[in-house]
Amino acid sequence: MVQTQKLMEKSKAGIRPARVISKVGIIGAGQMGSGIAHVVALSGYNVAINDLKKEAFDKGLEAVSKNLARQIAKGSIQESERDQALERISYAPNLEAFGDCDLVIEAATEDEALKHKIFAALCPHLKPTAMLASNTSSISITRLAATTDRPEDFIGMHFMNPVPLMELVELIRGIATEDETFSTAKAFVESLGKKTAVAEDFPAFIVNRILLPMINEAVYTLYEGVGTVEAIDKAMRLGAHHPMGPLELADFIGLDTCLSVMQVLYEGLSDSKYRPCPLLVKYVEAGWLGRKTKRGFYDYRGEKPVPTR
Ligand SMILES: CC(=O)CC(=O)SCCNC(=O)CCNC(=O)[C@H](O)C(C)(C)COP(=O)(O)OP(=O)(O)OC[C@H]1O[C@@H](n2cnc3c(N)ncnc32)[C@H](O)[C@@H]1OP(=O)(O)O
Ligand SMILES: NC(=O)C1=CN([C@@H]2O[C@H](COP(=O)(O)OP(=O)(O)OC[C@H]3O[C@@H](n4cnc5c(N)ncnc54)[C@H](OP(=O)(O)O)[C@@H]3O)[C@@H](O)[C@H]2O)C=CC1
Repeated sequence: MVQTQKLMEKSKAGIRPARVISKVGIIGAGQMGSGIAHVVALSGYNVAINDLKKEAFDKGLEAVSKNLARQIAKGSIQESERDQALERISYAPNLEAFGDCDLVIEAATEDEALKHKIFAALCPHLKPTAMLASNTSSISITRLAATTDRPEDFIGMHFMNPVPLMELVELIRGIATEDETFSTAKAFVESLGKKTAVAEDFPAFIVNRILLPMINEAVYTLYEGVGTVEAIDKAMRLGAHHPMGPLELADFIGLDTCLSVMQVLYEGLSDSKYRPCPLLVKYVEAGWLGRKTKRGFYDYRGEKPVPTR
């Protein structure tokens, strides 16, 4: 806390040190954490990833390796770039390992209490100049920042799935986020070859304020018997030119994440139009979370995905 005190004095005196990002920490090695590690390592940064279990890190690294191979096959990167990127990714066995990080990006499960716990445990190990970011899909950046010892250095850095392919990163300032934090975050994201859109800190920001109610409506369409899983996805793929049908996309995102975002919208905006569809709740309660558990609206355990109802 003393170190942070010094930083606060510097900041008050208006001599906020400009920050250089060279070592990045990521918390959560799931589909987003590993996807973020992929693009950050490929862009030349050293990356340390922490997860609850080393197996999760190993699984994430395997996914990164597979997706780098896809990019080699497409000719978008060289083998040497793949090798260098993989060398830059290391496992952080605990949060102490983030002591030399210039930026730590939290990409753990979409659960506010969990994220608060993570930041409370993380901050004492960080250097005074370290920045914090959350990849949250929907949760208040202001509230997450307030649980840390550095709300001025905290920002929402919302990558899109799959991270190596999606160009956009939403940047969301909490009420306390300082200009220098925002400009450093924007420069960092652009150094990854991404484009930014700035959202105000309101529930689910821009992308998920629009996308998740559409996905929830697709689940209602299924729940009320308006169409089958296949008809709903086919209708939106061929009728609205979506690259994936909404139910296939929900399985891709993760039904737990979809439900969490709808709950944030419902509670945050107090409007019944955001109530999560009971069928979505049921799938999550069954542990059918989509691709990551091999079963959601589709069953992924066979050759081809098969609708589960
Ligand atoms: C929930 C939140 O908080 C916010 C969000 O992220 S919302 C979700 C936003 N994401 C979307 O809407 C995704 C919509 N879907 C898509 O864009 C596409 O279906 C997709 C890019 C995911 C897959 O594309 P596709 O053509 O259907 O499948 P596929 O052929 O497997 O992949 C297309 C190309 O991308 C590559 N690719 C796919 N996934 C990849 C990955 N994760 N990493 C690297 N390359 C990948 C493939 O190698 C393939 O390359 P070629 O065609 O050149 O060989
Ligand atoms: N899925 C998507 O399309 C998108 C998701 N996001 C956001 O990104 C974040 C991560 O989502 P996603 O990658 O899909 O989720 P996943 O479930 O794929 O990955 C979350 C990872 O975090 C791990 N984890 C849980 N608690 C801790 C902890 N205390 N310390 C370290 N790791 C922990 C989980 O481990 P375990 O499984 O063992 O609990 C899991 O490996 C969420 O906030 C989500 O809203 C943002 C954009 C898109």
